[in-house]
Amino acid sequence: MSGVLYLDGVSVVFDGFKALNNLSMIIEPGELRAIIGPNGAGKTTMMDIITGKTRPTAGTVQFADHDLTRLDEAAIANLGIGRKFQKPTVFDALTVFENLELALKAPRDPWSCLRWVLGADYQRRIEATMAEIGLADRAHDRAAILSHGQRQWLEIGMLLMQEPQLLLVDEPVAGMTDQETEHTAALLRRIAGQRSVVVVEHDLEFVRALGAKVTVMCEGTVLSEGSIDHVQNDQRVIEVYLGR
Ligand SMILES: Nc1ncnc2c1ncn2[C@@H]1O[C@H](COP(=O)(O)OP(=O)(O)OP(=O)(O)O)[C@@H](O)[C@H]1O
Repeated sequence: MSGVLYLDGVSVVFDGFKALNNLSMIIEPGELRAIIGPNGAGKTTMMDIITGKTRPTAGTVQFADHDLTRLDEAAIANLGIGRKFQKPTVFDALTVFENLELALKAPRDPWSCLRWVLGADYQRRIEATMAEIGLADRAHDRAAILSHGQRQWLEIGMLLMQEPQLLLVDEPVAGMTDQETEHTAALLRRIAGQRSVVVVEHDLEFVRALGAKVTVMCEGTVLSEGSIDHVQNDQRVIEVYLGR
């Protein structure tokens, strides 16, 4: 089970501009959380802080009692924090199975090579992941011929092979068909629970389908938090985001 992600009073200043301004947030173990907010609200910067890409100017960032502000990106990844960027980075020339196999081989700890010897276990894990992401029948197809949505799911699968405790997902449904969007919501709902999943997304239909608590960010801090119905009816949210 994953640990608590704890951000308290986090600020980031770029050349005098506060990209994050006293941001506080708690993501519970196994929680699925949606983050929405206008362009420039600081959503990407928040992800950058969690993964160690950007250092906070002030504040506390902890995951499972580890102080993330003291760790570099590799150490944070090794703690089990995975990030999916908007653009998938799957290997076109490799099959679905091979992409997942490659993700598995990327060592997370010194024991991973040793564990690799236990091949049958890994074969089962790859098969389970292919079933989870809905690509079991595409195992031997090259990634190049997958649809946009399927490539996104494959990348989520590659991250799952690394057994993350916390998964950060950036705009997963941009460019997807309605059906792919529904599939993605169901996938993220399923994979949360065993790990925490934080999803940044602008598509509010998709956010509703996630059925998760929503955090609305604006000007580097939390503007509103609660169910999708709660935030959609919050006058401040309507003014700065929804009403525009
Ligand atoms: N490295 C940087 N140097 C200077 N300013 C930056 C840097 N990174 C981000 N910013 C600024 O910080 C603010 C927050 O940006 P951020 O990308 O986190 O917002 P966002 O909520 O992810 O927006 P979007 O929805 O458009 O992706 C923006 O005004 C951006 O221009």
